[in-house]
Amino acid sequence: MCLRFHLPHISEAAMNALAATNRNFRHAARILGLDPKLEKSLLIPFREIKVECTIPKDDGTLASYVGFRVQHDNARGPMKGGIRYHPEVDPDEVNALAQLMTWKTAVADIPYGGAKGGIGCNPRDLSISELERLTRVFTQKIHDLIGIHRDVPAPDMGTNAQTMAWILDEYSKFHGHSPAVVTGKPIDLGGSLGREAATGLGVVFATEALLAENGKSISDMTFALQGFGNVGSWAAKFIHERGGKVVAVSDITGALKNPNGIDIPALLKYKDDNGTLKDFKGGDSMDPNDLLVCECDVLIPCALGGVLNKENAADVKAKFIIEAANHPTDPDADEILSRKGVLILPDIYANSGGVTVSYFEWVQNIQGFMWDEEKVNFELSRYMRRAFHEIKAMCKIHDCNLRMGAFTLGVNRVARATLLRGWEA
Ligand SMILES: NC(=O)C1=CN([C@@H]2O[C@H](COP(=O)(O)OP(=O)(O)OC[C@H]3O[C@@H](n4cnc5c(N)ncnc54)[C@H](O)[C@@H]3O)[C@@H](O)[C@H]2O)C=CC1
Ligand SMILES: O=C(O)CCC(=O)C(=O)O
Repeated sequence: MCLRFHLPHISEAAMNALAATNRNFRHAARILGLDPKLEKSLLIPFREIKVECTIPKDDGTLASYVGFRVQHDNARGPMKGGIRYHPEVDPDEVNALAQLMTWKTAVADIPYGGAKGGIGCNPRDLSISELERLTRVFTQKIHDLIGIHRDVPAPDMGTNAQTMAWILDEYSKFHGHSPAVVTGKPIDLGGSLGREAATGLGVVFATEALLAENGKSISDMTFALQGFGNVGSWAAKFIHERGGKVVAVSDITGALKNPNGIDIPALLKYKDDNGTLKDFKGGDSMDPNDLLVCECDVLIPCALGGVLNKENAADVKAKFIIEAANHPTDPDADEILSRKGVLILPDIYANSGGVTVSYFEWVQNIQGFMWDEEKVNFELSRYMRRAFHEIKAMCKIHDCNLRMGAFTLGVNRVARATLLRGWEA
């Protein structure tokens, strides 16, 4: 079996994550009846940082990259959010992702605001030492603007625990040893047990809550996952362990399907050994564009934003969509899918397990005390269940769908904190 090399098509409109995020926020603000001045102030980011990062490459030539950190809001606490390394990182997208973090931390009810960062680069084309130099230069440019009680980065697409270790080390040269300045770092440097798996595990807790409410369980369902990195691979593992049948998966190199269920432990081992799904023998290759519209009960996008759009939404077969990726569904797709009766669990809730365990990591660092993994996972399941019921309560009060239930829950909490703090100079 050989995997094909087509990438899923993403329309230009679908790419504009900022317009879509602003639209969802405004809709929630209207439902809540927010004062238009407060609405405007919540929309404008607290601070947008754009820095040039030039590094010597291994061959001695120079390469320049643009790095971003958008700090959206800090009414409820230090700003929090990942750093993404991806060729398509752009200011609008980082802005949208930072705003989503503000609503996400509020939905999870953890004492943070929202931020997001990124560098426009392809990490697959950089050696480990080039990645290290790039991360250190970026940290040198932003070290004065992040901090334990100011803005706390974490991993996102294209970054990992090692990236956080370099940020921690570079930051500590300026400010002294500061493990709590980043989360998602290696355990040996004060990382939390369970953080690496947390987003995928949170996705599965969220899926269980939604399915239970609809009289179903993971073991009754078939699943398709787009993306098999941190989030997708852990989500697939936990789904498989609960008896769910994963019938299609993809990564940047291609997609495979097996209607009898893919052997997930074998695929995880294959990916560990080879770094990719390419040439795995336990299924048939499929066009990656078809993954999103394949026969399955539950579709879990775990890669890029904007992948569900007006070009493919009508063809989606899944009855449930769990947004493990950030902003995978654009507003056109939202409307089409909702008309089809597809239930969508929105990103600001579905993938909040990662930032929730980041919060536990930060708390452990500040307390200088380490929790065991059982406690981390127990607390994570408690936070995920609580948020699900609070979202459902908002859906009932405002007669709205799950996305607006989550947005109204998050926006209302941030608005209340902002009003309580006041504006007087
Ligand atoms: N890592 C975390 O804790 C969190 C991540 N997320 C979101 O989850 C998504 C995935 O993040 P990670 O798993 O951390 O990233 P990652 O870098 O570990 O993995 C990304 C995966 O997506 C695949 N991919 C990239 N482009 C693709 C394409 N065009 N088609 C199919 N697959 C493609 C890659 O091959 C890889 O398997 C992102 O949207 C991220 O913002 C959300 C919350 C927390
Ligand atoms: O763990 C964190 O602080 C942030 C994770 C993140 O970037 C996200 O939830 O999108």
